[in-house]
Amino acid sequence: MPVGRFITFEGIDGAGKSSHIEAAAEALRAQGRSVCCTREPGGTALAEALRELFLSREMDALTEALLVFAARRDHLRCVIEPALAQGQVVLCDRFTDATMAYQGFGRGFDLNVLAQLEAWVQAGRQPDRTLWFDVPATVAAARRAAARAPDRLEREDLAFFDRVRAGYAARAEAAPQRFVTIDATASMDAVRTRVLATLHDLGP
Ligand SMILES: Nc1ncnc2c1ncn2[C@@H]1O[C@H](COP(=O)(O)OP(=O)(O)OP(=O)(O)O)[C@@H](O)[C@H]1O
Ligand SMILES: Cc1cn([C@H]2C[C@H](O)[C@@H](COP(=O)(O)O)O2)c(=O)[nH]c1=O
Repeated sequence: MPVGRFITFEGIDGAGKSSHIEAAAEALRAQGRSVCCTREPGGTALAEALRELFLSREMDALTEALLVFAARRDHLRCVIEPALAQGQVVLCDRFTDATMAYQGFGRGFDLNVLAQLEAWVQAGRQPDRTLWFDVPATVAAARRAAARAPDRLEREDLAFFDRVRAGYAARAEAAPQRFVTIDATASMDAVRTRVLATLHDLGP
């Protein structure tokens, strides 16, 4: 049986990551892989219900962190771990790097507390590879404005998204063996080519 692989897609809102997950899944399926596409917060009925609250209700940074980790626990237990145990490739739209970037760097919440929650919830599980779609906050804001009405997080100002982006940069610098940085200011086709190239060497 193939070894399961856990691949996460990260970036500030509007960076373009969601646009490329399905193409990545198709390319992997064409290689004979079984693929599970999922997202955070979300991926289970409970976690999707928490997502709805998270994106719509006002709350402080600790409540945000507790909600995303509660959703993550259910998601790991019910979807991610079983899929990896079956040898599937799990493509996940956001994971704990988002918590560190948004709640940690964006909100200024204590990174050590987040790391403790991470240890409790994940029991050592980490992504095998993380594709970080990097764009300036101004570019992402223009893409979002052209695409949809903003949710609670997307109503934050450019300074917030600058801090979140800096958070992703810090995470990428701290774990260069796991992170692949994608220049997401490039055209859709160029980004897609780069994404597919990063998924060619996933191993057996
Ligand atoms: N490389 C690109 N060039 C121009 N427009 C793009 C590019 N990538 C994505 N877009 C457009 O930007 C918008 C946001 O893309 P997408 O929803 O994939 O971003 P996202 O990073 O998943 O955002 P979120 O995390 O908030 O859901 C969409 O309208 C999409 O068509
Ligand atoms: C996992 C996670 C997510 N967020 C934020 C990031 C986005 O603003 C939304 C999710 O919406 P998307 O359209 O699916 O990107 O939630 C967060 O703040 N912390 C997290 O851990």
